[in-house]
Amino acid sequence: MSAPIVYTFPNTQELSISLADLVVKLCKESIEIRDRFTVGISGGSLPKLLAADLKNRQGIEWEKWEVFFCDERLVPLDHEDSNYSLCKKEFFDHVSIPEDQIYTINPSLLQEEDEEEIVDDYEKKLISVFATVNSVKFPVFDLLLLGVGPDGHTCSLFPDHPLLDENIGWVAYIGDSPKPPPRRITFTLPVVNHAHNIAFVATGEGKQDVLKEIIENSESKLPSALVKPVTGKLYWFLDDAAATKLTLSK
Ligand SMILES: O=C1O[C@H](COP(=O)(O)O)[C@@H](O)[C@H](O)[C@H]1O
Repeated sequence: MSAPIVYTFPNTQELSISLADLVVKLCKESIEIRDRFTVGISGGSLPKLLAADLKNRQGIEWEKWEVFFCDERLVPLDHEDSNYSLCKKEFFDHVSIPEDQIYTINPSLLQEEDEEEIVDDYEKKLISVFATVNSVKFPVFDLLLLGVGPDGHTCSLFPDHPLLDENIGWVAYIGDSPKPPPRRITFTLPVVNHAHNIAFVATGEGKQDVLKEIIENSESKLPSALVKPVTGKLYWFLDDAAATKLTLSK
């Protein structure tokens, strides 16, 4: 893995502008090479920071985007805890990505309470997009946009959880998420680590300590520290409040 590229910004506005610059650049490059842009988006604070500037950019070929969710909570798509619902409000409602290229969990399966079916269904959606161009061991996203919880979790991969050892499946169910709601699905670590580009976005002083551990302790076993792209690039977008304790920022 090449060394992570860490960017820090005095405020979230400047962070969002620079993040949009990166997304636009990767989007153009991916479309030139593969005629599409495959993106995985997280929930939490990320959608707002992502969309703040990006949604106003001109000339983006939104019709070439294929969007998945790095993790999703098993709640209806219009529920306030749904990552899709949040992304729709902050981002999708303001741009013109075709609806059928935004891949959500299948809400009709929520009633069955059959988590394996929900996982299978989401994996099939990934296969439908990735199996045609990649060797299908793992999907290779052009860009994954990840958040970091104050406990070091990313996607719905939590510290010390057995799901961190999953090395075959693409999508996994977690029924005991320590952060509510407890029932979720998540990309597995190998899916994350096979991406061409991964951008972590973290802001606010509540993340200072965990970021120091993740970025500066190479032995850390926190989920976000286990994100080490096999051949891709890893970016960190931090505001000064989150980056204060990093040696890098001094
Ligand atoms: O539960 C979740 O939390 C993480 C981190 O959220 P943040 O609000 O601290 O940025 C998020 O990346 C993930 O998608 C979400 O389901």
